[in-house]
Amino acid sequence: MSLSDAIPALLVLADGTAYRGWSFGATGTTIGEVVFNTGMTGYQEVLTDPSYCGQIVIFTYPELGNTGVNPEDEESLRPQVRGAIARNICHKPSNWRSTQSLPDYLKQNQIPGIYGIDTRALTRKIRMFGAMNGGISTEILDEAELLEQVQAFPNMAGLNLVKEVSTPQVYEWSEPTIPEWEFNPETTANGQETFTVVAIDFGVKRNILRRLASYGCRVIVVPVNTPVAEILSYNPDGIFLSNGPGDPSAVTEGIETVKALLESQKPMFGICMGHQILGHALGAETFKLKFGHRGLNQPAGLQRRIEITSQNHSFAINPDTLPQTLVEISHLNLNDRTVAGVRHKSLPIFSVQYHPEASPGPHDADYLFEQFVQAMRSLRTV
Ligand SMILES: N[C@@H](CCC(=O)O)C(=O)O
Repeated sequence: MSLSDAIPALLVLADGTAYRGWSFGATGTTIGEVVFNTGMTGYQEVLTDPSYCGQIVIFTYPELGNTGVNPEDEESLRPQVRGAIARNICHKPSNWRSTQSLPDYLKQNQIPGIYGIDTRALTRKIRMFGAMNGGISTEILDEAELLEQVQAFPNMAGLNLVKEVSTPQVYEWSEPTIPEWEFNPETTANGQETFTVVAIDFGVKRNILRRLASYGCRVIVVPVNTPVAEILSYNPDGIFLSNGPGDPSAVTEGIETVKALLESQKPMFGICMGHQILGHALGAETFKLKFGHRGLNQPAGLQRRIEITSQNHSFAINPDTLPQTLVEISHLNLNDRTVAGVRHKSLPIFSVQYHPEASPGPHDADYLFEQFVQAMRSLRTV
């Protein structure tokens, strides 16, 4: 594509800052919360992660699209972001798995993007002033006009976006990580045991379901509004609380369900939104971070054990509100010492703010799936 074919696009932030660049993907206008992701790989997984629903993602890695897209790397049915912002775009991908270029893929899925942006300056701005709403447009090129639309848009705090991404119907997942990609074959392939896990779908990533299946789980994925009695009617060995978009405190139906499920004393494992919902169900509160954590090298741990983790979140549990008689903090984010994991003191219930399934990211925290299965196994044999 030559520069003369490039379609001009405008990016305006809610504080009035404007950046001009060129369009990639779909044309039109899109508005969402502008956040940045510092990962150097995995743009397709980020774009299709339901936790990004409602957000426009700045990719700090300077060129996007080099390896194209492929059907296996989809983390859900479609791209979930509202838009994408890049320094530069690759129109001719080169990778043996690629089936389509990134710009064509986003165009086909009606997701607008803007490139030619100084993403370093933009990211510094968000770091300094916090995540804020923004709009990308190829049809409104007047800054004041686009700003008016951006400022009229609701803020992420208080938004329940789970309804937009949770499965409408119950389904079962039993597909593990394929053997060529399995990085922990000794532990995952140990025997014929099967555990039934009900996963409450706040916007689950497929790789979480794959990792659970790799460790021998038959996963029944249920919509967020599934009644407790129905969840228990599957006679699960354990309950899984998934990741998901938006403000956890607004997902009141999920919080009430988890509160009631705690009484069953079954093993429970939560990831990201699932961790925050578990926190609320235990009586804690969450708050919105200034610009969140999004990237593949966030250190988490306590004392001597440190994991390098994949993260993507805006909200975090307020440690002062955690009921200390019931739970303890198992992990801290070592960049800012926010809560990165909690563990129940007497029940097999735990959760992490980060993404042990990676996809994209390092596998340091995969052991948490094993711990969940171990908790289910030990209850089975007593
Ligand atoms: N939406 C929540 C959780 C994200 C996730 O589950 O990945 C947040 O931004 O904090």
